[in-house]
Amino acid sequence: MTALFVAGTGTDIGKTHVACALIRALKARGVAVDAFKPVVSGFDPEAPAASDPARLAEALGDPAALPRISPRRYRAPLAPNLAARLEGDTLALEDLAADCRAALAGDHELMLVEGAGGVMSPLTDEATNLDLIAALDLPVLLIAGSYLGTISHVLTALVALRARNVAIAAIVMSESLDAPDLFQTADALRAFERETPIFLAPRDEHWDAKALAEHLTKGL
Ligand SMILES: Nc1ncnc2c1ncn2[C@@H]1O[C@H](COP(=O)(O)OP(=O)(O)OP(=O)(O)O)[C@@H](O)[C@H]1O
Ligand SMILES: C[C@H](N)[C@H](N)CCCCCC(=O)O
Ligand SMILES: [Mg+2]
Repeated sequence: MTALFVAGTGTDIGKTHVACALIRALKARGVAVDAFKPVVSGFDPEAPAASDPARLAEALGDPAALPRISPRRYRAPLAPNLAARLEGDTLALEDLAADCRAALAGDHELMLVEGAGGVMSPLTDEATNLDLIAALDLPVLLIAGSYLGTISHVLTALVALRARNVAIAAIVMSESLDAPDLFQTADALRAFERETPIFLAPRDEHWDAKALAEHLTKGL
């Protein structure tokens, strides 16, 4: 496996949080890892440090990589197609896919491609994250929260991904604020999803993703 698409069951769910922890764990194992987020919205050019590309660049140990990680950056905290339109741009799936393919052709052992929002969130006026995942034919690392309601969101995302024959490498349940017990919620999900390993990321900005990295790099 040389690339993973980091998809979420929704927005603000933990995709970047988990991706950064995974990057740190992969680097600790000596894996040449890289990251790419084809389009970012809610990006404040006056305060870029909190943005997804800046956090990914920081985790990579290459703060200057921000523009390479996310070449398409828009201010409005909206779906990318809407945020782009406010700045006079029209996003096209083939352009986003071409940007991803160029990044995937780079020199790394594992590339993490982060989507925007959730699996079925729009990226363009006609295409969702799922359409990009299918176009790139990448396996997915599915990130979920642990809030009440997450089980339906995870199972629904799995149905959508499997309907397009997308491989799911692992699920990570990232602990949400004000949520029921993480372990109880994960066990309740496991009763319905027995195929895919489910990793837990307790509420900790310094979460050690060692076990996830080991799972994902088997055979690398
Ligand atoms: N397990 C966790 N422990 C600590 N903080 C977390 C955890 N999961 C998520 N967060 C925090 O929740 C917020 C949202 O997470 P994150 O930015 O990773 O979401 P996202 O899915 O990448 O959102 P977007 O759709 O905008 O890309 C961030 O401040 C992040 O640090
Ligand atoms: C701004 C936010 N943080 C994300 N980058 C974009 C989320 C788009 C969600 C669209 C939707 O599914 O309703
Ligand atoms: Mg993110």
